[in-house]
Amino acid sequence: MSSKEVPQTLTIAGSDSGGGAGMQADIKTMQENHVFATNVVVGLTAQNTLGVQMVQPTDVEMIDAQFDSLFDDFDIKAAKTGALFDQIRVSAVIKNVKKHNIHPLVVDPVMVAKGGARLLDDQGIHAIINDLLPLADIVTPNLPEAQVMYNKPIETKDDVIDAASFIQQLGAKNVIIKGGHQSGDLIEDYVLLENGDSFIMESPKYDTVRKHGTGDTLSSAIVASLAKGNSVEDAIIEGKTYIDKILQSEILVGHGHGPLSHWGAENAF
Ligand SMILES: Nc1ncnc2c1ncn2[C@@H]1O[C@H](COP(=O)(O)OP(=O)(O)O)[C@@H](O)[C@H]1O
Ligand SMILES: Cc1ncc(COP(=O)(O)OP(=O)(O)O)c(N)n1
Repeated sequence: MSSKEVPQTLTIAGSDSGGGAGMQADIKTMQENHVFATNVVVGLTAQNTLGVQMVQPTDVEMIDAQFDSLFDDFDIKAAKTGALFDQIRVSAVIKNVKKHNIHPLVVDPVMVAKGGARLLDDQGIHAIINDLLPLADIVTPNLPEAQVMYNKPIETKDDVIDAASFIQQLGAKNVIIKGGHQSGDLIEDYVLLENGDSFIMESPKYDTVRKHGTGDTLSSAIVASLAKGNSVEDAIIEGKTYIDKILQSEILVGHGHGPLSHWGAENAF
C-alpha cells in the first residue's frame, strides 16, 4: 500500500442538483486537477440544464458548523466562493473567512445563472463589493458582473482595462474579467495582477450551448493550482488552459445549457 499527502481545497458555494455548475462543478474540477475538495454548502438549488426551479439558502448556524468541522480537521491550502445568495449568507461567509484566516481566496462573484435566475440579491451584491472583495486574492467577474461592480457599461477594450483597475481599487488583489459573454470569434479574459502587470488570455469562442458552469470551473481550476503551490499568475494560466481544453470535448447531457466534461482534459475522446 502506498500513501501520500494531497493538497486540500474548499469550495464555499451553492449546490446545483443538475451537477453542471455550483459546487458540483467545483468538486469535479478540483478532483480532475488532483487536489482533495471539501465544501461548505451555502444554499441548495433545484436546477437542471433548463434553469433554476427553486433556491433555498442554508441556515447561518449550519454554515458556521460546516466551517468549524472543516477547519478542526483539514489543512485547506486554497478556497473559493461561488453563489452566496444574499447579504445574510455573504456576512456569514465573511465572518468565517476571517475567523479561520482562509487564504488564498478566489471570489467568483456569481450573480445570475446562464438561464437568467438570480443567485444573489442586491444587498448581497453590496456586501460582496464592500466587504468580501478586500479579502479576495483573486476576483473573477464575468462581463455583466464586472459592469455591476464598475457601475458603468463595459463596451470597449479600454472599458475592460478601466473596470479591472476600478475593481482592484475596491480591494481585490488580482482581477480577471472573463470574456465568455463577448460577441465575435475570439474570447479575451483580461487579467490585472497585484503588481500592476496585465495580460490577455485569448482563445477561440466555441459555438456551443454546452457551457453551463464555465465560471465555476475556471475559478476551481485556479484554486487547485494555487493549492499545489503555484503562483497566482501560473494558476490563472493553468485555469484557463483547463477550461479551454474541456470546452473542446462536448458531452450530450440534458436538454438545455449542458454541462462540461470535467474529465475532458485527459483526452478521453
Ligand atoms: N464559448 C466559449 N468559448 C471559449 N471559452 C469560453 C466560452 N465561454 C466561456 N469561456 C471561458 O470560460 C471561462 C468562464 O467565462 P464566462 O463564461 O464569461 O464566465 P461565467 O460562467 O461566470 O459567466 C472564461 O475563461 C471564458 O473565456
Ligand atoms: C448553485 C449555482 N452556482 C453557480 C451557478 C453559476 O455558475 P457559472 O459557472 O457562472 O455557470 P452558468 O450558470 O453561468 O453556466 C449556478 N448556475 N448554480
